[in-house]
Amino acid sequence: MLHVSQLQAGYDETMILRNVHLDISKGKIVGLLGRNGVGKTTLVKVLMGLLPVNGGNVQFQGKDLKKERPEHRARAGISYVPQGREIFSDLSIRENLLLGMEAVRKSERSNTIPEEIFRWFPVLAEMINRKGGDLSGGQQQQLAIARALISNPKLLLLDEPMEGIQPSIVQLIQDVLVQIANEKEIAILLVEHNLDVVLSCAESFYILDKGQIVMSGRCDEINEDDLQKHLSV
Ligand SMILES: Nc1ncnc2c1ncn2[C@@H]1O[C@H](COP(=O)(O)OP(=O)(O)OP(=O)(O)O)[C@@H](O)[C@H]1O
Repeated sequence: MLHVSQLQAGYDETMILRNVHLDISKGKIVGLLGRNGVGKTTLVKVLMGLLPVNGGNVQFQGKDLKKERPEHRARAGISYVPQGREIFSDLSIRENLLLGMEAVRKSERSNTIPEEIFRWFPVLAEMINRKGGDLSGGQQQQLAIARALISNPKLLLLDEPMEGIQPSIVQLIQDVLVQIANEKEIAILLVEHNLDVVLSCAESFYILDKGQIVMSGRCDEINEDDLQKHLSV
């Protein structure tokens, strides 16, 4: 579904990503691991079209994405939850969720929030008229993910969704991710610091170090000693 090869990208003169390759198939969860500052967010921003590609290929469902603007990528089915959530504190949960419809073509937009959103995140139904700013961090993250799912994406990019969230909510979000990947066949790129989170919900992983993929494989075949070499600080 998503195929990245020999990708080069960065900020102005500073090249951050070098020769990055990555593949994600329909309905699979892929973990992207790496220490602070190795380029994980940069990679996700390049995939969403928020940063340009300086070299290499990015293909989504067989189509070259390199020159597509972020809104075109969103319409093509790529949805993004940035690090730090970016929900609107002064808007209600319903209004926050409906903003997710912006990614949908005008003619196909609806004012109804799909029932499945509340099945995955029941707390949002209970608090539907409350303001985003009234929610806890874990509830805000559920809102951010739910908003990204409103447009019925094919690929969901999640940048550190578990950051600063209490363990019971981490577990809940992990379970929902597995459920939506299976049920809706949504592919998920899960950027994570935490190896345990990736091991418990992803099928495969990539490790980024200094802008390069230094290790990848299936989570059930992982050699934790090798892995720690690239993850320990
Ligand atoms: N807007 C920017 N302009 C210039 N350099 C940047 C910019 N944003 C990030 N960088 C640099 O790019 C490199 C990769 O940063 P990036 O945020 O992609 O890493 P990361 O792996 O996501 O880190 P973290 O886990 O801390 O979020 C870092 O050296 C960072 O300082």
